[in-house]
Amino acid sequence: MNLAVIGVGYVGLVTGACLADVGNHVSCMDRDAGKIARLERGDIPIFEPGLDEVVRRNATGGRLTFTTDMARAVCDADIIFIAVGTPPAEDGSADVGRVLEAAMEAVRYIDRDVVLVVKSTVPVGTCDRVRDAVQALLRTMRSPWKVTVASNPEFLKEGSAIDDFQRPDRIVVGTYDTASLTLLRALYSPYNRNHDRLIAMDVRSSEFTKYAANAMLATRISLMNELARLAEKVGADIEEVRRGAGADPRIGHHFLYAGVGYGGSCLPKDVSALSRLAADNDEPLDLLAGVQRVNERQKHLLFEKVGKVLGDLSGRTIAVWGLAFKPNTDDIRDAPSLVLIRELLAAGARVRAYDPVAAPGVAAVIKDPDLALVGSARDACLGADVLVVVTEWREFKSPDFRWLAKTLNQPAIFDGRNIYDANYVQECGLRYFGVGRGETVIEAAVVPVTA
Ligand SMILES: NC(=O)c1ccc[n+]([C@@H]2O[C@H](COP(=O)([O-])OP(=O)(O)OC[C@H]3O[C@@H](n4cnc5c(N)ncnc54)[C@H](O)[C@@H]3O)[C@@H](O)[C@H]2O)c1
Ligand SMILES: O=c1ccn([C@@H]2O[C@H](COP(=O)(O)OP(=O)(O)O[C@H]3O[C@H](CO)[C@@H](O)[C@H](O)[C@H]3O)[C@@H](O)[C@H]2O)c(=O)[nH]1
Repeated sequence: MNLAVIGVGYVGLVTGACLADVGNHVSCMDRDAGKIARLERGDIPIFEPGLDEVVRRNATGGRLTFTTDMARAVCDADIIFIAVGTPPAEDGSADVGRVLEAAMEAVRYIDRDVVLVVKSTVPVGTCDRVRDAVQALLRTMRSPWKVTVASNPEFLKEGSAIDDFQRPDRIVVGTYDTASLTLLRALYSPYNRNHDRLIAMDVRSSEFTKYAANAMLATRISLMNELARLAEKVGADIEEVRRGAGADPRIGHHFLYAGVGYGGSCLPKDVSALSRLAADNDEPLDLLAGVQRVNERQKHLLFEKVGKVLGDLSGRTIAVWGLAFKPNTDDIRDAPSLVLIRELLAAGARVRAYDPVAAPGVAAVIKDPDLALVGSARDACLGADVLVVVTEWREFKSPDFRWLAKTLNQPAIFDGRNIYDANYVQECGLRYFGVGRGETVIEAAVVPVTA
């Protein structure tokens, strides 16, 4: 099929590249000329494992092209995907201005009947708005063409986006008519061969499904983070609790990790947009208000813990491992690391931070002579008092603890992701502070039992 994708961010570029990879001809359009110029040179503007290979393969083959010219992008297209951003507005709602803008601009240049697919995450009712605006435009233009709007929210995760797209748990499609459902079913058939993963529904339910899924994920994390705080107070270890509770298949082990709060471009903004939608409909979601409060508080946890141990932070040097909001991405949108670093700097500390890919993003938003973004995990620890682990990149999982114990001035690790074996870390000569696993619990665990 001939496809156009409007917006080549994390979702648009992955969608375009993967759909080209199964044989479609895809024209990707973005209004950011710099991004398009880089893509035309074969330079991928974001870090997403495996993406460069899929983009290059298909760009070289001529099935994947990039342009800033909407007319070029949509000519010949049977399906147009809208994958532009829907950032939070001041009142917490999702700003769908770009979606409407992109849809209207695309429709001006169509040269056949098309299905216009909204892939961006949008509040319930947005596709109706797009449909009405587009129909009005077509009438004004006296266009001979028919445009059918459909909803097809995306569920990929950054860091595993290619795999998520190519092996989806589900493909949610909301349509107003059966013809566009048939077309989308055909488009997604390469991913749907043995198990029918396509879940067809009405448009409003499809829009809602995306928010419901992210709200449930966020709730799970906030509940674990709240339980972690209590565990620490009452002398339990949240890691043991997680293993025990997660063994119940109704609960499951996935997405049950206490940490430093959820970040990224989706969970925070989508929970806030859903809360806004609920308030606007006189159906406030009390539970989600708590989920958001717990998450905001959790982002300060590491700073509080470091302060409790070191006291006055002025003149101290803190090593920070991990800046991206999660491993395997360069995305720092709403990253807990930014909250920690800003608090440390405001308290007069110096920060030496390392991340395998996300440092340039942080350099662009925090410009402070007391923040050094260094080239390796070890380098971050040189001259530092303590080490704080914010993002669980693979390369941080098995450090040389004895070297750390010799190098850090006040040998202590603050493990914001509970990735280390607390007993072993302590045996190597470091104090250990995790999330929901107080130091006292760990010490108690190594006291030999006397008969
Ligand atoms: N990032 C994710 O993991 C993820 C996953 C699922 C869903 N989503 C949703 O998908 C949407 C896109 O997210 P993203 O992270 O890819 O965003 P992004 O910010 O990475 O990319 C959006 C792109 O759209 C372009 N753009 C904006 N307005 C435009 C216009 N009028 N015409 C052409 N281009 C325009 C921007 O220049 C940018 O390159 C959002 O609604 C988001 O909530 C994101
Ligand atoms: O047990 C867990 C799992 C995740 N996180 C944190 O939660 C945030 C979000 O992680 P994740 O969901 O893996 O990443 P995203 O790429 O933001 O993906 C979410 O948001 C996307 C955009 O809507 C959806 O498509 C995905 O399905 C949904 O998982 C990160 O800060 C993680 O560190 C935890 O603290 N504990």
